[in-house]
Amino acid sequence: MTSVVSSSPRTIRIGTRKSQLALIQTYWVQEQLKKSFPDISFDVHTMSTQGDKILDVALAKIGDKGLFTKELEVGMVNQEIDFAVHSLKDLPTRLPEGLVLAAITERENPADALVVHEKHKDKQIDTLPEGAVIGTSSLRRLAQLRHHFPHLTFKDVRGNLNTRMAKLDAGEYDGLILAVAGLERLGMGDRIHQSLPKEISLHAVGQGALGIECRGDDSELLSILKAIEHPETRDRCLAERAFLRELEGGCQVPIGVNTEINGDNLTLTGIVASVDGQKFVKDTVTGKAQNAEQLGQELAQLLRQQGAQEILDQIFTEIQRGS
Ligand SMILES: NCc1[nH]cc(CCC(=O)O)c1CC(=O)O
Repeated sequence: MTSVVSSSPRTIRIGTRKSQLALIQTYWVQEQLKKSFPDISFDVHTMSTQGDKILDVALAKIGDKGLFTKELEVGMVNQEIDFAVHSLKDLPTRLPEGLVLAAITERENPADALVVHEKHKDKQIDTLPEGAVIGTSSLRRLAQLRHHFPHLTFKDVRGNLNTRMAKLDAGEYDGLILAVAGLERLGMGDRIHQSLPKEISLHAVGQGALGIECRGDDSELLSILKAIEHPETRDRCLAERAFLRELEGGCQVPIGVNTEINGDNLTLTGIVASVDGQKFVKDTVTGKAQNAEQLGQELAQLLRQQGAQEILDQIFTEIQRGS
């Protein structure tokens, strides 16, 4: 196991955001690495990212490209840290020159969850009353839920998970849509009222998985990090990321996915929706998991032929106009 380590083992510096979720994820990665490489020291260094500082602006307006990752990436390029642990869905599909996605760890349930105010404890997403206020800041969740449930009202919500829960419990919202994975990792799995089926909400690219980024020339570290990679999650997420990379036009857009592995085969479903939920293109491709990225590109082209580009161009124009 330790054959990749040079004779005088180095201390490896792990960079992370300071949020509670980021720390839980990073300590988990540190634990896994310690088990595989007991002779190496792994130190955790926390950094504050732009996304941690601007908590009051709607993410959809500012776009979230690299908002949670940039400072960590600068730290790696400047040799202040050796690798960074990210929620994979927050990691842009194009990495800065010199940095690579070294490993993807085993995914938690990637679905979106409905969390409700106590007064709706007997309801599900499809039985909430007309006008019920649902909190979400994600265009992807917004577009899909508006499409299926036009009678619900949607309101932006920011802040960390505790802040959001407090707003819900205080009655500011009737329900919130949050990632199952985040709730579970934070020990709030008991608040998951309903895990939304893929027929209602396709999840974000990379949701529920951790992405580990490091310098591309650090071959020793690259082989160390491979020890905690989960091949099936990696194939699924590489397909999802290739799909998004092929479609995205430089802003946060309503794009959702679902992936499944059956033996050697990978099935990828993707959706591109307009923010009002009116326009909707969705399709599925299947092929060999080893060609994951090619499958992602293929699906993007299929959806383009069905009008995805027009939907995305319209959203991009609207965001630029500031509407
Ligand atoms: N940008 C928010 C974000 N980034 C990662 C997670 C947790 C889930 C995950 O790891 O995908 C969340 C919270 C959410 O979407 O509810």
